[in-house]
Amino acid sequence: MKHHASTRIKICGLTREADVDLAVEAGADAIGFVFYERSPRYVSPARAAELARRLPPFVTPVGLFVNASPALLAQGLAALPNMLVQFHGDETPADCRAPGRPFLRAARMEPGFDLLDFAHQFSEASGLLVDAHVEGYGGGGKVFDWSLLPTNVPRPVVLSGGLHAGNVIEGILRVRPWAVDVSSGVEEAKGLKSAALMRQFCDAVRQADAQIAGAVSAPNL
Ligand SMILES: O=C(O)c1ccccc1NCC(=O)[C@H](O)[C@H](O)COP(=O)(O)O
Repeated sequence: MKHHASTRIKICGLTREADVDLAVEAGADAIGFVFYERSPRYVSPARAAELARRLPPFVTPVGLFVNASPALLAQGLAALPNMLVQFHGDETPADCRAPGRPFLRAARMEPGFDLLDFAHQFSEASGLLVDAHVEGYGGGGKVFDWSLLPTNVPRPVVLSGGLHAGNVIEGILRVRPWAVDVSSGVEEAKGLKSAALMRQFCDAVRQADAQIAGAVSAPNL
C-alpha cells in the first residue's frame, strides 16, 4: 500500500472571524473565501483580507472564483497576495494560468465526465477539486458517485461535494485523496459555520488517516 500523508483539510465559505479561529483550532489546513457575488457565502476581497489576517503560518487562504470579472479577480489577487486561487466556473487553462498564481481547478463530476482528459488540459493546476455537478456551480452539499473517479489521476485530488463527519471517513478510505473540502456539511446556516461540526469533521478525517496508517503498518496486509 502506498504511503499516505495526513489528509489535508480545507473548510470553505467562511464569513466570520470566530469561524476562522474555530476552523484553525479544529485543524483546517486551508480556509476558503467565496468571491462569487451570487453565493450566500460571498465575501468581498477587502473583507476576506481582514479575515485572512487571523490565519497562523501554514494555514493557506484560498480564494474561490466563478467566471469572475477581470476587476474582481484583480481585487482578490491584490487583497490576498498569498492565496491559492480556486477556479470553480468554466475557466479555461489560459484563464487559470493568467494570474500567475498557484491554482486549484474544480471539476464537476457526473457520468461521462472524463477527469483524466480534464487533468491533461489543466496540467498546470496544483490540484483538481472534484465536486458534484450542481446548479449554481458548487457549495450545494451534494455527494457525487465516487466510483466515477479514476485511480490514476495525475494531479493531487481534493475530494469535495456533500462531505460531512458521517461520510468523510468512507470517502477518504475509498478515494485516498490528497485533501478534502467541506462547506455545507459544517454549517448551521449558509456561510455560518458550526464549531462542533467543524471539530467533528476534522476528527473524522484524523480517524480515517489513523485507519490507513494502521493498515499500512500492520504486518502481512
Ligand atoms: O459555496 C458556494 O456558495 C459556492 C458557490 C459557487 C461555486 C462554489 C461554491 N462553493 C464551493 C465549495 O464550498 C466547495 O469547494 C465545495 O463545492 C464543497 O461544497 P459542499 O458540497 O457544500 O461541501
